[in-house]
Amino acid sequence: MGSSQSYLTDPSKWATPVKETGEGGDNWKVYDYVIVGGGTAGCVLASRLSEDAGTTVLLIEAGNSHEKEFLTRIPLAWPRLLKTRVDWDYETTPQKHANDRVIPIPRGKVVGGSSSINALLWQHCSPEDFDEWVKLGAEGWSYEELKPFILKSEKFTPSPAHPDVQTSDHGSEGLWKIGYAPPAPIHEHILDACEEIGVPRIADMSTADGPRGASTFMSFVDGKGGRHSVANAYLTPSVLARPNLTISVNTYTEKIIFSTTGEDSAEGPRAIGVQVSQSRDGRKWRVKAAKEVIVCCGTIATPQLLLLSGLGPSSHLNSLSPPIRIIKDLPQVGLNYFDHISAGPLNIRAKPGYTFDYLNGPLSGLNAMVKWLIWGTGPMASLASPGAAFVRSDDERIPFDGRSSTAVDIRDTTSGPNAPDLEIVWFPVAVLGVPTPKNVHGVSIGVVALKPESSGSVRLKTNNVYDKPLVDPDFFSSENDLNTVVRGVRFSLRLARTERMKGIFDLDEREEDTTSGFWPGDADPDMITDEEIKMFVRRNCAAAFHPTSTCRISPTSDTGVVNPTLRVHGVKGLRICDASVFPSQLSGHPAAIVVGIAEKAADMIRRGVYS
Ligand SMILES: Cc1cc2nc3c(=O)[nH]c(=O)nc-3n(C[C@H](O)[C@H](O)[C@H](O)COP(=O)(O)OP(=O)(O)OC[C@H]3O[C@@H](n4cnc5c(N)ncnc54)[C@H](O)[C@@H]3O)c2cc1C
Repeated sequence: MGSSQSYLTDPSKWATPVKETGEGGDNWKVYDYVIVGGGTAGCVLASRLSEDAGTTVLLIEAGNSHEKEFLTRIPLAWPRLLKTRVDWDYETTPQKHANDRVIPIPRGKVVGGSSSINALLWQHCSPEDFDEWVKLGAEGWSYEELKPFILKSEKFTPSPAHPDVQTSDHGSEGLWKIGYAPPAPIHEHILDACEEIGVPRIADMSTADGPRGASTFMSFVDGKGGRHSVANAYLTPSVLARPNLTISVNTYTEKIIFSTTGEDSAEGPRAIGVQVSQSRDGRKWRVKAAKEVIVCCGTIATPQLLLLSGLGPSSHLNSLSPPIRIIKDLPQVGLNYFDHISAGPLNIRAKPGYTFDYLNGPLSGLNAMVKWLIWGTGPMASLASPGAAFVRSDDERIPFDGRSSTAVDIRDTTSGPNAPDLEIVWFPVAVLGVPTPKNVHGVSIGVVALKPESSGSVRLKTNNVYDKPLVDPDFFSSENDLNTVVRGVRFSLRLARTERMKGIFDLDEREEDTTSGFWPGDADPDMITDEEIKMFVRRNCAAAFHPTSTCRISPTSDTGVVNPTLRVHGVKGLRICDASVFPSQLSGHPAAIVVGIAEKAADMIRRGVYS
């Protein structure tokens, strides 16, 4: 643990107040690099750039220090962090293709960002995803080129329970502790059931062979059974003690400041600093960046900050009241919002003894908590989703269809022939809403479309950073995405009826109530129709919390926002580094990749790579 003194809350210690009369005076406090957003990518950059004692770095985070947020430490407790003060708690606009529902989008608002509140699932995704990035113009971002930086971040601890994992596929000298957490008893049975219906077990989903198959997730749980967020990993006490690193918390960056008033100047705009505040009407402060401003606010808040600063489509900036002064017309800012779409919790009844539902009982929950506090073991140190199957919806060896399905052709949206477009992920609890019913046991299966065609946007609602932006993923605007999910749901129903799960799952063959929390989990995959599955999906679909690409890497400003060195097109002194720069969506969980990108960015910046 570092010292809370390392996280400054009082801007007078690190910034310059804006004068009542205007724009802040000339003597702003100056740092070589001003990093905005102390999240997953921001923590890596702050740590790596400040390794050079001659370089000064300021990291500005809107949320609190992770050290003050105890619940973030408990791996199994992450769902309890949602809608609390460590969550930005965004939501979508009403989704036309999902019964006009408004769907929650959590994002971490705390040092470590979303890595401090996420589900702790760790993987490299599919190597072909990165080859797709190169095809889209992201030169230098192939798997071969990014992998050394992912490995650089890893401090992998092998597990005797997973003897087939090759240590040569992982890094051992990095800062981020990666390993295995103990799974719920039902997990191994489900892996066997996957094999029974044509999905082979694989030892490790993070190798050059890609993730296709069924496997156990690796995770970032430390030796004490606690979350090892990127903040824990990269902002160690010795890093926090560096005199050249300043970290401020509970401070919103309101806008980026430029040296020029508009794009008409010959030089073009240059980012020279940022303006911050701690409340909507509170005092404003400024800091100067001698070298660069690096924005790491994530897929939603990064385009929000760019738009607030006058970087974005001129039509949108002009439509606000009052209009925002245009610094640079960048038509792609906030577009290409891609998130993985989940069918919503598909609950399957189970017999007692296999799942974690028993923790809902007050005494068992307390016992588990005490065990975790004393020894760092027990269910609280487990993942809420111990494993998944990554599959292709066109894999003929897998029984996706049933007698009742309408055989629709699904377009191949994958990044390559060995990459998946569906994730079937299991949670060893029935997800039935609050309050959780007593004495109910089950598994909740998430069916996730990994390469959706549906994409949307982030737009400003007002020109104030304290107002959440409008986020419209436009889920299921492509019917292809819905058809892909239908296949995954039917696969899950077949999984429930495998020989392996007999006596473990407890299906109610007579269940016909389509409003029951266990519908369509009990349904027969050969009887339920595509339309019935679609009805379920529209009613229950959820974001899988992996939005990307709103400031994507692309060779020109007509197709993206940053160039392959992560510099904003046509603007000097400004880089972006977070999930918003992904050229396209990944077919897997993105946190490890965000860290790899930040490691590579730090390397480029330290080597002075500009074009
Ligand atoms: C609930 C949840 C579960 C997830 N589960 C997994 C998982 O199991 N595995 C996986 O790989 N991925 C998972 N993800 C996704 C993954 O965590 C994110 O994609 C990744 O962490 C994003 O990193 P980032 O650096 O882009 O943004 P973030 O880590 O979100 O960082 C952005 C930071 O910027 C700060 N910020 C924003 N606006 C401002 C401002 N104006 N001024 C100052 N600071 C600001 C934020 O507070 C935040 O700290 C999950 C995400 C969530 C939310």
